[in-house]
Amino acid sequence: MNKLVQVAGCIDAAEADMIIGEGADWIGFGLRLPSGKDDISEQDAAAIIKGFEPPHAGVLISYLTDAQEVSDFCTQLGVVAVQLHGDVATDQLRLLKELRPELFVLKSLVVKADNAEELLQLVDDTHPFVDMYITDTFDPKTGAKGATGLTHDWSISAELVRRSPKPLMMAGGLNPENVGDAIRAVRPAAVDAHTGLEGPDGRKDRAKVAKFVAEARRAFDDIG
Ligand SMILES: O=C(O)c1ccccc1NCC(=O)[C@H](O)[C@H](O)COP(=O)(O)O
Repeated sequence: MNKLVQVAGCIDAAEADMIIGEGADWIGFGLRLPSGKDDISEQDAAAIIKGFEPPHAGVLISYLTDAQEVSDFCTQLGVVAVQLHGDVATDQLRLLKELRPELFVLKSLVVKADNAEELLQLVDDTHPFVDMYITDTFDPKTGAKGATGLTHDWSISAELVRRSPKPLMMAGGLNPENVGDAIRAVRPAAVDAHTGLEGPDGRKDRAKVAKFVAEARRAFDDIG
């Protein structure tokens, strides 16, 4: 799983078609979010996900922390990959792998001002049960752990890439203008963006998605 480009926060089928048409690989659907304000219904997300064919896939972005609940929700949606954004205990990650060995599990590493050591330890503890990590940026003003549109210290992401035995997807404030520099600096296996690809109406902007994908592909080619 390398040189993967993910776009998160899909709102509807037309947006999914546009994102795939512009060359992204995976699309993330944030569901049962802590805000209680999902952008799409579970039924509509499941219908879109059903239509994806490899190499394209729908990814459940979830703050659930119970392995059985995560597994049941993945079955309901028909996803092959889940991005766990909450504080999931290591024993629940282990249990999820036992319950669903075929499910591709991404675990978030939410970068704060002072938690690099904690994240490195999390990688050491959880990597046998995780298929890929995803960095993200904490917003101290709101307490949000995702979709903040904020970048973080890329030297921490780079350290996580070096330490992790599993591949890492880089996210947190990425956009068409900075994704190339981010890939060259951090050398991740994959990238993801959400708010940096939106237009003023809160929907994904075709030109931004196209440029994000093109810049990411160019930078992945550069780093080999
Ligand atoms: O975390 C959320 O609230 C969220 C909601 C809807 C879609 C995705 C969400 N977060 C996880 C992601 O994969 C985001 O793409 C990631 O946080 C990066 O977001 P951004 O900094 O806005 O590019």
